[in-house]
Amino acid sequence: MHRILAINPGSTSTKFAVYFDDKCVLNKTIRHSMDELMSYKNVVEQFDFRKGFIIDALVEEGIEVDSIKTVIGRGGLTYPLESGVYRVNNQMIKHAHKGVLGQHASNLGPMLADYIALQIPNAQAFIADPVVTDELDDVARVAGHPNFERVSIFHALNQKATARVHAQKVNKQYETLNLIVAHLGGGISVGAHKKGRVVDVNNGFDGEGPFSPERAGTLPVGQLIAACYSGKYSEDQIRRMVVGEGGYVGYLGTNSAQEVQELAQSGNEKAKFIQEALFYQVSKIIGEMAVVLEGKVDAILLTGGLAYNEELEKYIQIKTGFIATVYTYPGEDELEALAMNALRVARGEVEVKEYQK
Ligand SMILES: Nc1ncnc2c1ncn2[C@@H]1O[C@H](COP(=O)(O)OP(=O)(O)O)[C@@H](O)[C@H]1O
Ligand SMILES: CCCC(=O)OP(=O)(O)O
Repeated sequence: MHRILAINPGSTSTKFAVYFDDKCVLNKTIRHSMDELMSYKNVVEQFDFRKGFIIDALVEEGIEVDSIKTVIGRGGLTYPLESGVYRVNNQMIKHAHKGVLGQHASNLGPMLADYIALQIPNAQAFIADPVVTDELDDVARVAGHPNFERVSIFHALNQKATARVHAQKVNKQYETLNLIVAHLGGGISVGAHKKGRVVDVNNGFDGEGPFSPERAGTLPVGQLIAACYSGKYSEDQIRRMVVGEGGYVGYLGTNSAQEVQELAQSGNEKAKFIQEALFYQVSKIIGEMAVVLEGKVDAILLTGGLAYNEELEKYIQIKTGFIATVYTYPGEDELEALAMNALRVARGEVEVKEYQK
């Protein structure tokens, strides 16, 4: 039997699970409040804090740690990679630690997997479909000025896992379908999946696409430049407007889409208006991705926490239903996706790639 530990550090939570082959025997989500996380200067400083929860839970639940031989983490903001499973190596750790493409909780994925695997005799550490998974068509990389280039940063793990679940549901291979997949969580990314490759997607981390519960998405660039040079804000304050204090947090003071939904339903006009603006922006980018796929779209898939909201589904159906049928896969199962990738490795069904950057 293969025993697997899967670790998913998110912007507001640490999620982890233990699988015995394909059977989940432990699944935990520890939510971290804004106040808790704000007390750390950066993501890397949260390493011990997050690691503590995992080790404590394994001990409390009576899981024999030494029996785990595969530890797999969510891959972070290292240099771009093609989709797949990667062995954690020193270079990957160095780049995740430095945050070569930015600071995000997922940078702790390879670091935590590596640390825990090193404590266990003969255990190995991996990541799969990291947030820097890059399958963009070259034309999609052009930003508009030679000093800038678009980069692929998105919820690759959940977008691809959801796309595969859908393919199975309709008895097709993922690699034969054209899909638009919208991950609607703390961050939002919408990808054009062309026969198994994400040929275009908004950077769901900083500064592209729809606003989200805690991110600003695309901002009017002239106004942003003016704010940067106004002398009113530090770099850190501007960065926080884009990630952490943008979107619902900025307009309504909460990163909970559920709370916004409840406020809107109870007649709060501002919440209703801002919620509609988010739905509108998500619908608009689905239209963009339909153009990328030249209108040949087999299905539009909505996933992530916000996809539980039936109003969102109805709205997107009205705006984009002319493109393709809209299917909803609420929530995310990134831990299962990680664990199944690890199982395929343990069974020798998948080739493990090396991070060489
Ligand atoms: N039942 C629900 N209805 C509406 N929104 C929800 C529901 N459950 C979770 N959410 C919202 O989804 C967001 C988190 O989504 P999730 O996909 O878990 O995020 P992340 O991208 O951080 O993993 C939060 O804003 C949360 O309020
Ligand atoms: C870094 C891109 C992935 C992302 O935004 O994840 P969360 O929504 O979990 O923060």
